[in-house]
Amino acid sequence: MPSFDPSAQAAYSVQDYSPRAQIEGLEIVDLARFNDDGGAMTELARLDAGKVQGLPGFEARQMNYSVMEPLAIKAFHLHKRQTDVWYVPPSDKGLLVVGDVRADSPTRGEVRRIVLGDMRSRLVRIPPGVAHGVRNLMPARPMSIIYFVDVQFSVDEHCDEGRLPWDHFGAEVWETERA
Ligand SMILES: Cc1cn([C@H]2C[C@H](O)[C@@H](COP(=O)(O)OP(=O)(O)O[C@H]3O[C@H](C)C(=O)[C@H](O)[C@H]3O)O2)c(=O)[nH]c1=O
Repeated sequence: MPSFDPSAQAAYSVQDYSPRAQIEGLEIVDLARFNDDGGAMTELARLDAGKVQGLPGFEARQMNYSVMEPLAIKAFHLHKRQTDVWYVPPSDKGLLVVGDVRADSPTRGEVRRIVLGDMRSRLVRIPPGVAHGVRNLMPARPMSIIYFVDVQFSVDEHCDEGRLPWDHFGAEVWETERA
C-alpha cells in the first residue's frame, strides 16, 4: 500500500457514499418510458377528478409549462399552501435544489440537489415549506419543466408565490461538483 506525501495525506478523505439526506414529504416517482424505433411515450399522470394516482393527497388544480434559458437559475420559490409536482423531460437536464425551511419539520435544514431529466423520467413532489429552485444545466439549449400544482395561481391576497434569495443555501449549491 502506498503512503502519501504530507500535503496529500492532510487533504485526503474517502468518498462518502452514504444515502443522501431525505426531506420529509419530498417524493420522487420513477415513470415508465416506453420506447421503440419510432420514438418514446411516457404517462405523466392519471387523474381521477384531479387526484393524481400514485401521489396520495395531491389534487392537481393547474398544469404549467415553463421554459428556462441555458444556464439560467430560478430560485428560490417557497409556498405556504401549494404542493408542486415537477417533470423535466429526459432530453433536458436541470439541477433542482430543495431545502426544508419548515420550523417544525423533522428534516428542517436539510438541502438536497437532484438532477432532473438527463435520460430519466421522474416526478418530484415538493411539499409546502420546502424551498425549491432550478438551474438549466444545458449550456446551449432551453430546458422545459412541466409541473402540476394544487393551488391555482392568483395575484390577490391568496397569492402563494413566496421567494427566498437564490443563494439562500449558499451560492456553491449551484456549482457543478468537482470531486
Ligand atoms: C406561476 C404563474 C405565473 N403567471 C404569470 C405571472 C407573471 O407575469 C409570469 C411569470 O411569473 P413567475 O415569475 O412566478 O414565473 P416563474 O419564475 O417562471 O416561476 C414559475 O415557475 C417555476 C418553475 C416555479 O416553480 C414557480 O412556482 C412558478 O411561479 O407568469 C401566470 O399567469 N400563471 C402562473 O401560474
